[in-house]
Amino acid sequence: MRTSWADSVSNSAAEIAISDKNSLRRPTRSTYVPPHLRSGSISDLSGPVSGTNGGSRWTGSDGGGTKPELRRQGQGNSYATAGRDAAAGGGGRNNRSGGWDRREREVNPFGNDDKIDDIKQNFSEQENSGINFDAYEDIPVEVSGENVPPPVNTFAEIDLGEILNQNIRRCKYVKPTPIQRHAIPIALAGKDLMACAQTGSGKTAAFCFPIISGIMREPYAQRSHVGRTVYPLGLILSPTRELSCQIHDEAKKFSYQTGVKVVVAYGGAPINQQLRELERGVDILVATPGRLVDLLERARVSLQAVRYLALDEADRMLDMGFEPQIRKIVEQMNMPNRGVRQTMLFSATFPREIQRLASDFLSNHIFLAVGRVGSSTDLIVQRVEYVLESDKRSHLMDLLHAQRENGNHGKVIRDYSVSLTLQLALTLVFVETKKGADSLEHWLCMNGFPSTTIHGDRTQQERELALRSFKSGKTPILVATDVAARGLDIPHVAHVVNFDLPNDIDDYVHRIGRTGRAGKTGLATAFFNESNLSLARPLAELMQEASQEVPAWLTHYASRAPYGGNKNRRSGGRFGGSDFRREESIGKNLDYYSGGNSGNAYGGLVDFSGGYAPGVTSAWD
Ligand SMILES: Nc1ncnc2c1ncn2[C@@H]1O[C@H](COP(=O)(O)OP(=O)(O)OP(=O)(O)O)[C@@H](O)[C@H]1O
Repeated sequence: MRTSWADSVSNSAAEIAISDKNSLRRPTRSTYVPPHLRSGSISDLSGPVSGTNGGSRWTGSDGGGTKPELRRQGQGNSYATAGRDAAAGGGGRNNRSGGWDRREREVNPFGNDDKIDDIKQNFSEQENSGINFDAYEDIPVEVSGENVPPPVNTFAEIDLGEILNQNIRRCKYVKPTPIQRHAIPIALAGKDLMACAQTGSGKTAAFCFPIISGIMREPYAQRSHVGRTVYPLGLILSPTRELSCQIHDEAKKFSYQTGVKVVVAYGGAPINQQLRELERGVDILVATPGRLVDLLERARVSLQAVRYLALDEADRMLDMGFEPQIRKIVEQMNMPNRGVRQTMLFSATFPREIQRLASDFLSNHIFLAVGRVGSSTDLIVQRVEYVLESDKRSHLMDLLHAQRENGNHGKVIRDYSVSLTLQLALTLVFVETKKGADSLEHWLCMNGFPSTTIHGDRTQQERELALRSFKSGKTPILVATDVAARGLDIPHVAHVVNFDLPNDIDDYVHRIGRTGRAGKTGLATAFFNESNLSLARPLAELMQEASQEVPAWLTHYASRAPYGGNKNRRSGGRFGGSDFRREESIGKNLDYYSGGNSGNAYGGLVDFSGGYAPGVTSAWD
């Protein structure tokens, strides 16, 4: 098992934290002037995405603790001066003409963790605090597309601006994760991006940072309101309500004191409350597709000003269930065309067919695959046990009793090193049906294991309550359908049990990815029987790729089984980690993506990890 970089980060964060409560004070007020306070016309809402291509628009952003002089290129007017003017109530639309008042008190999303001494420390100082990122040095990376910007090694190298850098430090992110190292420079260069990276590897920040930073640089004054319609500049779509809420919470932390306003809209919650929130202003709207369509049809949101579109869990968003809604949102609702807006698609899995479909929404995009895509991380110990349908409950009970007898469940996971984690080890149990979830939860509770459940038949209030109760450890077992399979970042999930295995190996990848996140370790147990035969082969291959022990009986089933588990994978089971354009060009004997680009060292198929030269097949081919 690899040393966990995230555990190291947690430790180092604890080390650098200054315990003296007296040292807590609010950081100095931002000197950033939000888009609507800057001079400039809103007339050109249909113009190309700007402010992202070419060189930095920030000066003095050194990643250190000093206040940068935030001066927009080509303008004599410094942001700092304008900010003071705005704060003094002079000029700007926030108190005059229909904009919103950004001076309203912003709740500190970091709460008591907002220790100024941590924040002041710059990234390079933090890097000296013994964090070991070696485990990620040899991670395979595949990039294809034209003029790919090189990756960075530190946040200080990225030109995000000092306020955003401060928030990154507040999040205790010491160093960018591999997907962040590669994706952020690409996104900051204004490129469309299809990015694949393993579960729990920091994709949320990888698309949030460039969007927030881009909006902070927007040269246009934003048309905040026309009547009751709002015009977000950034739109982030995700498949589930809970995930949208989570992205919203994260984005609020990243955008704290930047003046960039993030609002969430999702179904199942009272729309009036969300409308009121929208009326107070929105730069970035995080939404589920259904609720967004509702808002668009009510003309309460217009997508006309959208500069940045991100789809999280993009393969899910573009599969048969969601695709018509996404197509409607992107193609029929006044959103600027591809090439005009910047589009970023992120997921841990990206089947080839979905990649092909996704290219309808992208313009000359860069394909980025970090890690063994569509694969699980080897930080998750995977076990598969043969369990007859009729024995599943008693088998689960045995597992839970064994965990309990271990004293603290943390022992299940070998290198858990954060003391809190040792007290709190949560178990997430996936089942196939909503009824099955309720019934199993009831049975577990009856047998002395406090549990709760999350699925589509529960009200949103019940779902949120269940999640809170699980996170807090009050009910340390959550029985869930696939509604909890994607994206949710729940700390201390030590064990994922696939009580019922899914039909699709990608769903398995996402489910087990609820543990072993951000470099931490985790355990995943699957109950397999004759009803899962179609999954035998992809499961065996996945486990093998992740250096897991594959039981002999599973290998036997795999050798007999037809290739199943994912309609979109190519045979051989190499998990969709390659750019489909490249595969197709190779199929046609074209060398389109290897070295055909002019004048850029990073064009074509690029390997930043030292493994493959341009044009040479990658680890996934
Ligand atoms: N640079 C970083 N340093 C330390 N922790 C980080 C960093 N970036 C992100 N994290 C943390 O890693 C965890 C996982 O991040 P995130 O939820 O974005 O993963 P993901 O790749 O989107 O996962 P999934 O595929 O399951 O959606 C989060 O708790 C996040 O705060």
